[in-house]
Amino acid sequence: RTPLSLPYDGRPCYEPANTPSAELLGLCRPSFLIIGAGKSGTSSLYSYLQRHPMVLPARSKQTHFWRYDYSGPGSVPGYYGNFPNATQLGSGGRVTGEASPGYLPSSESASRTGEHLKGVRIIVLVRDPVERAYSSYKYNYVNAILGDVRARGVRSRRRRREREAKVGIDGHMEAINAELEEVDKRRLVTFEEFVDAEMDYIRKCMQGRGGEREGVMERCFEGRDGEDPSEQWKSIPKTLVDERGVRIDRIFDTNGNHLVRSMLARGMYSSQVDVWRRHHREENVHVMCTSDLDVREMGADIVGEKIDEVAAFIGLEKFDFEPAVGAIGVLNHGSKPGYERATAWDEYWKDDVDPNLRAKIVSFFKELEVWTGWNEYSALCGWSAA
Ligand SMILES: Nc1ncnc2c1ncn2[C@@H]1O[C@H](COP(=O)(O)OS(=O)(=O)O)[C@@H](OP(=O)(O)O)[C@H]1O
Repeated sequence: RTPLSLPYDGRPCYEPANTPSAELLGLCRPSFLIIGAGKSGTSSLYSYLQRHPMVLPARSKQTHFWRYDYSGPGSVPGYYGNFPNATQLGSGGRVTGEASPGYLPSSESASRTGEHLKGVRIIVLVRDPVERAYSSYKYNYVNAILGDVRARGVRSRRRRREREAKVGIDGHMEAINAELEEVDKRRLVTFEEFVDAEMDYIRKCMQGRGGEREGVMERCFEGRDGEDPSEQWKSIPKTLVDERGVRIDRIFDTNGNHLVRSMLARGMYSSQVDVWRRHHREENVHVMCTSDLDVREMGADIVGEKIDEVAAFIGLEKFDFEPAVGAIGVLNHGSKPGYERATAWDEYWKDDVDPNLRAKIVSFFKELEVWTGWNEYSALCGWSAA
């Protein structure tokens, strides 16, 4: 284990001797950025790294500054305000960093950080793209809808108290179930419907782009250059008619719509990682498999060693992460609503994607190898082709 030297020669903070402008004095830069992929264990990795004695936490784990809030060099000092200052971090080898999973698909974030944070260590987690997409479906779509329902019912303590006083706990549960039934599950768009629609859209959007990578995600998924990502849902039926002829309106709008529209695209790692490799030196980009974080599969000792490899990449001294990994476990897992018994939600939460659907997605990833890098990453991380 040979740690790399620390970014910024071990002086992440602007001091009188190295500050390019007075307004930066006393502010500190992040030494590492966990840039994604979303739904790939970024929260867990960030928490594990925090246990290293030389790592100090940011005020907020994710800022998404370089993607959404950067508006020229004048906006950068405000960003540094998210991190410990020079008095807190000092120049004794302590580091800080953030984890914003929205950075990976953003070419602009790659170029802006390449310019302002030269030498920062970039950490990318890659997860089996089928599992990643399904996790996004559950979290950004199904859970977002349930979240709305629960916000009106279970989560509202006041309503709960009022109801319980009137009808007791059983009556309260009945009322909640009635609310859940309001969201007839036929109203939910299925994972397969979204996936089919997105595959068609990606094929169309990638057509004629050759090996072009920079900005492809922005063009296809943020509606630049006349592309319209909302096009992809046009083919999904907006309404269904049940056996009694009653119209069922399906639910499309959630606050994570842009994420639901790029469930597959965000797993097309090769094009995204290459953009980061181009704006940061190759040796400053570290790719790690989500499966190497999985304490349930690998055990805390092995995962601890994998985290220590990341620590060495950041430039930190050896540390035993095993106890931290064991204690923290797996973050952001599931968010199961807990009402499966009363309703049929579990149908939407089963942990495995149907094998036929998986095969269809994998073959799509192979077809678009130049953007997905399926062969390279499946070999690296051991993802099954079946
Ligand atoms: N240590 C470890 N090992 C393996 N898998 C893990 C780990 N930690 C989190 N996870 C799974 O990653 C999913 C959450 O990822 P993120 O924390 O990146 O989500 S987010 O983008 O910040 O919302 C979420 O996936 P799903 O459960 O499939 O939804 C987590 O279960």
